[in-house]
Amino acid sequence: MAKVTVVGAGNVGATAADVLAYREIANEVVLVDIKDGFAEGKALDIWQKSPINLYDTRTVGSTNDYSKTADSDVVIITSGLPRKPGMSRDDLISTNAGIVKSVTENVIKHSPEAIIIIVSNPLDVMTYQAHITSQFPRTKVMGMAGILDTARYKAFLAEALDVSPKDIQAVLMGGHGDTMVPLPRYTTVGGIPVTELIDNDTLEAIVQRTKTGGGELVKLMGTSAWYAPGSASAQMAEAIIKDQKRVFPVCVKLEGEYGIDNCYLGVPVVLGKNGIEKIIELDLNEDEMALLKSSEKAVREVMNVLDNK
Ligand SMILES: NC(=O)c1ccc[n+]([C@@H]2O[C@H](COP(=O)([O-])OP(=O)(O)OC[C@H]3O[C@@H](n4cnc5c(N)ncnc54)[C@H](O)[C@@H]3O)[C@@H](O)[C@H]2O)c1
Ligand SMILES: O=C(O)C[C@H](O)C(=O)O
Repeated sequence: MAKVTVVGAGNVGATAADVLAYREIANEVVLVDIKDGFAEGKALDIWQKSPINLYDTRTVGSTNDYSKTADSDVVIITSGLPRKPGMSRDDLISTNAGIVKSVTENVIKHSPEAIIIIVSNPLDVMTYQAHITSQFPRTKVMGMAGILDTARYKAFLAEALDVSPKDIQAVLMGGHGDTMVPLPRYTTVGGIPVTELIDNDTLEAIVQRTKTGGGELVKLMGTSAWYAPGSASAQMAEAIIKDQKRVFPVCVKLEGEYGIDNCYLGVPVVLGKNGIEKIIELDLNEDEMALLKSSEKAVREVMNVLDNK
């Protein structure tokens, strides 16, 4: 019996809850929101879809009553403001840090054993906030961004090469901002190195588009993305609940890995029932390491803002 709580029943949270339900990843999904009746309504709508899409996951909504979330195995935190055109993710810190702090306090009161997945932005620093507040070990507080950013990179490549996205394997590292580090050297298409199939200029353009992929959608829609982020969050919960030992890029506290200490960054990990079960250390070349260090610098600047609040 797996129970997942999703805090924030907005675009990303409701999408994650829907995927968790219709794919029967959890037996019970509790949606929580601060807006009166909002989570209850979304949960009811998802439940009423069950006879159509044929699933039996129970979905329950709650307006800020965390007693309903008790003993969740996994908690996905999506509460907070999304950015608008012209904003960076870091501009959200002053509002979202307070929201993530209070939500985390409520979550851990009722689910002291849960594994927490942060989605709210600025992602790496909100994961840091949840870690400070919960005092949970680093294996149990993580951020979702790498699966999404890698998915964007794979989708752009699949389009350029006119191949199935299913056949693209890739890894991307660093913070969830414009300094993220897609890694063409670790990108393959049906086992073939991508560099054998695509010219350098096209590949470089795809890498650049990936880095600003979130902003591209914000410009188009006036708010940020939700289908891919919601699915990516549910995929992380699935790996944990089913102890799948999936290898994903996940935001985690580094404690010396890659020569980086006490910083939250996306790196490849093994995800299973204990949360982050292993951090995989790639043998990065000099250029890749320089990119990772510049991403670290960008994330640290925002971590410092939080430390000085
Ligand atoms: N990590 C990622 O890759 C990624 C991807 C997409 C969005 N995001 C971030 O996720 C967050 C949510 O995005 P969205 O599009 O779903 O926004 P949204 O506005 O649609 O939903 C956010 C919800 O949070 C709720 N909320 C606010 N304060 C709350 C509180 N204290 N307790 C409970 N609920 C509260 C709001 O009422 C709202 O329903 C944003 O910060 C966004 O930047 C991150
Ligand atoms: O871009 C955003 O603000 C939301 C999210 O981080 C994304 O990458 O879609």
